[in-house]
Amino acid sequence: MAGRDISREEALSRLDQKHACHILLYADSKAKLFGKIPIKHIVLMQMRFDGLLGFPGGLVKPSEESLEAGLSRELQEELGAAVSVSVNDYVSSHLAQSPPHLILHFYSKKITESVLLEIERAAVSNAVDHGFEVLGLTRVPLYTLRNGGGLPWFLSHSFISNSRAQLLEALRRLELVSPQNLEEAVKKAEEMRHIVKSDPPH
Ligand SMILES: O=c1[nH]cnc2c1ncn2[C@H]1C[C@H](O)[C@@H](COP(=O)(O)OP(=O)(O)O)O1
Ligand SMILES: [Mn+2]
Ligand SMILES: [Mn+2]
Ligand SMILES: [Mn+2]
Repeated sequence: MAGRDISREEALSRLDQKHACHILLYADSKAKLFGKIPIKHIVLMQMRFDGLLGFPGGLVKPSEESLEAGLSRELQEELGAAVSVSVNDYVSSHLAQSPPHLILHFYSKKITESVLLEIERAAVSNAVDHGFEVLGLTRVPLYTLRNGGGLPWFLSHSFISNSRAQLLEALRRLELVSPQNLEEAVKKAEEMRHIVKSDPPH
């Protein structure tokens, strides 16, 4: 998705434009897939009402609330849980090209595995948006299996606005996936998108 990164200061000077805040919540984990493949970290995304993957969060009104207060409000609606977000969790701001002039703020926050499990439970039982704006929380598989399953297939899905770029940048910056594994997963995902597109209709 085209557009350009802008500073938080420039973003906050553009109060006449629409702003949205989204967050990557993650935790370390000792759990193993099939009892043998360490998952290492749990990263949360969501399946949106429009069938696209994205992060929890939403539209905020910086003229009436801080970015962090707006994001916390959205998280209460979409996750059914109070997640305290501070300016220390802020990562970047992006001026989107489409839809024009939407400013996208991105956050990431490390939580414990037990808090993350609590959020997953609350999202189903508590969140007012569950089943409507948000069809479900999903974990991002960070491993790549021998047949390409895992991160490559996940990356071959469709993502809202710049959330795929936000995910890749965060996985790299937070060292949740090694640069080499990430590069290989992105390459494989491209091949897989090509395979899916060229599949004949049933
Ligand atoms: O995860 C995201 N990363 C970057 N931009 C996003 C993400 N999710 C949505 N968006 C963009 C495109 C949307 O139209 C706006 C508003 O976000 P949304 O979550 O749909 O807003 P509400 O929850 O309905 O307030 O941001
Ligand atoms: Mn919302
Ligand atoms: Mn939302
Ligand atoms: Mn909203």
